[in-house]
Amino acid sequence: MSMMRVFARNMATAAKINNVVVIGGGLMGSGIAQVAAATGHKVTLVEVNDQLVDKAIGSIKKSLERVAKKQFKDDASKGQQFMDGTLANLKGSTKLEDSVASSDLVIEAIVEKMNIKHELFGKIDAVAPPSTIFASNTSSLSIGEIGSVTKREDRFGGLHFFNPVPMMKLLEVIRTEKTSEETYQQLMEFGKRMGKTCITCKDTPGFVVNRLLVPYMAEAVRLLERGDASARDIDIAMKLGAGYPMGPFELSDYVGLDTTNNIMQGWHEKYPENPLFNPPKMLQKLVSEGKLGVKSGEGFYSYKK
Ligand SMILES: C[C@H](O)CC(=O)SCCNC(=O)CCNC(=O)[C@H](O)C(C)(C)COP(=O)(O)OP(=O)(O)OC[C@H]1O[C@@H](n2cnc3c(N)ncnc32)[C@H](O)[C@@H]1OP(=O)(O)O
Ligand SMILES: NC(=O)c1ccc[n+]([C@@H]2O[C@H](COP(=O)([O-])OP(=O)(O)OC[C@H]3O[C@@H](n4cnc5c(N)ncnc54)[C@H](O)[C@@H]3O)[C@@H](O)[C@H]2O)c1
Repeated sequence: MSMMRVFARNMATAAKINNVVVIGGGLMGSGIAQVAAATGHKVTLVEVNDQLVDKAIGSIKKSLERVAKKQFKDDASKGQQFMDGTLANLKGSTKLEDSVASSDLVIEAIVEKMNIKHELFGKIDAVAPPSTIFASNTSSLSIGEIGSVTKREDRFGGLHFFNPVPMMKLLEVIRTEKTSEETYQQLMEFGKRMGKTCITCKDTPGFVVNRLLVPYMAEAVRLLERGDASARDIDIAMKLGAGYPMGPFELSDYVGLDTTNNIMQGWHEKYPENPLFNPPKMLQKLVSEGKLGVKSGEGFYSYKK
């Protein structure tokens, strides 16, 4: 590569992140797109069909109303300005390749399955500009393994947000052995611009929060399976006895039982010797019955109106 081209590439990657593409508009992708747009980035939210694009934008509007009501409670017109400004920064799309073609940063928030993430990143690596940084919001998979299908492992990292993204202040920034210092700095800078407090973790199962939280959630299911206490009482116990905002069953339903189960299954397959990673049978059964928690209307609890 000529000196000029090296220089041009460095200049390109040193530029501030403005154009952000979020792939997947479910629980997490819609929240990430919302906060990125609210903090001044130009955001494209990519979903698989128009219906899901509309659903994602609809849920962003509802969440924005809640944020505006709180942040601008004494000034409705400022609240409206905030909502209009955020929505003006945001567009939905089903055209993956076109969307990533002018991106500075792509954040993937699709289903927690390695093969599906590989297929996606393989596809977009071929069309995104060389300077574009790729990040995954995976809860539990190895960032290095996800990025291994691309030719930009130095421009690949983890941005692990928490649900609900507009409310949760933490962002875990994951650097693999191949993530460049510059990419890492850009991801940290982007996280700060999103208004998050960033921590750094190595590319290890569950990073910090999920490595502690997911085995705790699974242990709560085992407590229930043994009949030691009811789900309701376990939730009350952890809220009033340990100060958690939600009990483990409320939280599992909130995160999504499919996501929680995928995390446990993946870790169990990779680390079968670790009993902490054994997926509880009750969790698998609920998922096989389509009971995925709040998003499907039923999980450990019923949310049907
Ligand atoms: C598995 C993954 O990889 C990692 C994860 O994400 S693990 C999950 C991490 N998340 C958690 O642990 C969440 C734990 N729960 C909580 O912190 C709180 O219960 C909560 C913030 C979700 C909701 O708070 P809570 O007091 O229980 O309910 P509620 O009164 O409805 O909401 C509190 C405020 O949050 C706001 N809020 C909640 N969800 C919101 C959303 N999606 N968008 C905007 N605002 C929201 C509400 O408007 C409300 O505002 P107010 O204070 O002005 O009334
Ligand atoms: N749920 C949580 O609390 C949470 C928290 C942090 C991280 N995560 C991680 O974030 C990711 C997404 O989780 P979620 O809870 O938002 O899932 P979700 O099921 O709510 O949403 C996933 C969305 O991705 C879309 N999608 C799937 N394949 C796609 C593709 N090829 N192109 C575009 N869109 C596609 C689906 O249509 C769906 O709407 C997962 O990796 C998960 O582990 C989840």
